[in-house]
Amino acid sequence: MCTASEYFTENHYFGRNFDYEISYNERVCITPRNYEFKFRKIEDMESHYAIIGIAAGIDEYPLYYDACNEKGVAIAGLNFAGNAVYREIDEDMVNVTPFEFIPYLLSQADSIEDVKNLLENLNLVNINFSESLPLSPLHWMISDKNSSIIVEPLEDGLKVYDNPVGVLTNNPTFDIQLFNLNNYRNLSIKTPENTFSKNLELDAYSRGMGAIGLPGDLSSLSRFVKAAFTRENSTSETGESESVSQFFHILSSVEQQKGLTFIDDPDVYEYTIYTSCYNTDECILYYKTYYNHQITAVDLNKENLDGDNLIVYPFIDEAQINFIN
Ligand SMILES: C[C@H](CCC(=O)NCCS(=O)(=O)O)[C@H]1CC[C@H]2[C@@H]3[C@H](O)C[C@@H]4C[C@H](O)CC[C@]4(C)[C@H]3C[C@H](O)[C@]12C
Repeated sequence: MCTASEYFTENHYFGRNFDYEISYNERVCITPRNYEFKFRKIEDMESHYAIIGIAAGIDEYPLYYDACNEKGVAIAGLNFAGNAVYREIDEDMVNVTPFEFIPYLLSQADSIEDVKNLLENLNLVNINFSESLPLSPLHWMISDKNSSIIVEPLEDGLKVYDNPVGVLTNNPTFDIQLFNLNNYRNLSIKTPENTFSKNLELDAYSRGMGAIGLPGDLSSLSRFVKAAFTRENSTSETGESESVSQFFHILSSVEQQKGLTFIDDPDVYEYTIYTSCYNTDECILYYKTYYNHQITAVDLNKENLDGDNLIVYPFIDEAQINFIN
C-alpha cells in the first residue's frame, strides 16, 4: 500500500509514503539535463529538464518511484494491481513503457497542462525493464502548484481524472475512491451537536468527537478517506520547516507500522519504508525512512544540472538519535 499527497502553504509540497515489503535499494537520484534518456520505442532524448526523485538502486537508468522536475511538476507511481492494463504497440501513438512514464513526462512538461497534452497520444506498452524487473501495475498522481491529476491505465484506455482531494492510495479506481468520500460527509473537526435524539442527554466527553467514524485501518479505501480528511483540514505556519513538518504529519496519519500488514511467513510485513516530500517550487526533496526519523534533504539546484551522469545519494536509513547527555 502506498499513499501520495500534496499540501499548500506559501509553496507547494508533494510526496508519498512508500509502503511495501521489498526494498530495491532505493536512493535519491538526480537526472541532470544532459543525461541521455534512451527510450525503447521512441527517439532518445539528449537534453531535457533536470529531475530529482527516489529511484531503485539500478546504476544505468533512473527507475523512479516518485520525482519532481525543475519546473515543479511532480509524480508518484502507486500500485494498482488487478486494474492496470498495458497494451501492445500501436504505431499511430507514442509508445512509452511504464518504467519510462515518469522520465518521459518530467523531461518535457512545464505544467499539468503540458502533461495532459502529452497524455493525449500516449500508449503505455507492455514492455518490461528486464527479466528480473518485470512490469509493475501502477497508477499515478501528478501535480504542479496549480492542479493535480490521476492517471489510470484501464482496460478501456488511459483514464485521466482531475484530482480535487490531493491524495491517492491504491485500489479501487479513483472514481470509486472519490464516490466513497460521500459516506463520510458527516465528519467534522468540530464537536458535533447531539442530533441523536431530543430525549437523550449525550455528552461531548472528549475533543475530536466530530471525526468519530474516520477509518483507521490500513486498507487502501480507508487510507484514502483518512488522508483526504487529514489533508483537507490541515493547517500550519507557512515557513519551510513548519510546512515540511506538517506534510510529514499528514502522511504519518496513514503510515504502516511493521507487523500490522502480514504478507508471508516468516515475518514478512508491508511497512512504510520511506516518506518523501518535495517542495516543488524550490525543487528540494526531503525524506524520512522507517528507521531514520530525521529529515534528510537534497536540493536539486545545488547540483551542476548541466552534467550528463546520474547523481546518486544513497538513503541514510540508520536512526539518527540526538543524545543530549
Ligand atoms: C510496489 C511499489 C508501489 C508501492 C505500493 O503502492 N505498495 C502497495 C502494495 S498494495 O497495493 O497494497 O498491494 C512500486 C512503485 C514504483 C515501482 C517500481 C518502479 O516502477 C520502477 C521499477 C519498474 C520495473 O518495471 C519493476 C521494478 C521497479 C523498481 C518498480 C517496482 C515496484 O512496482 C514499485 C516499487
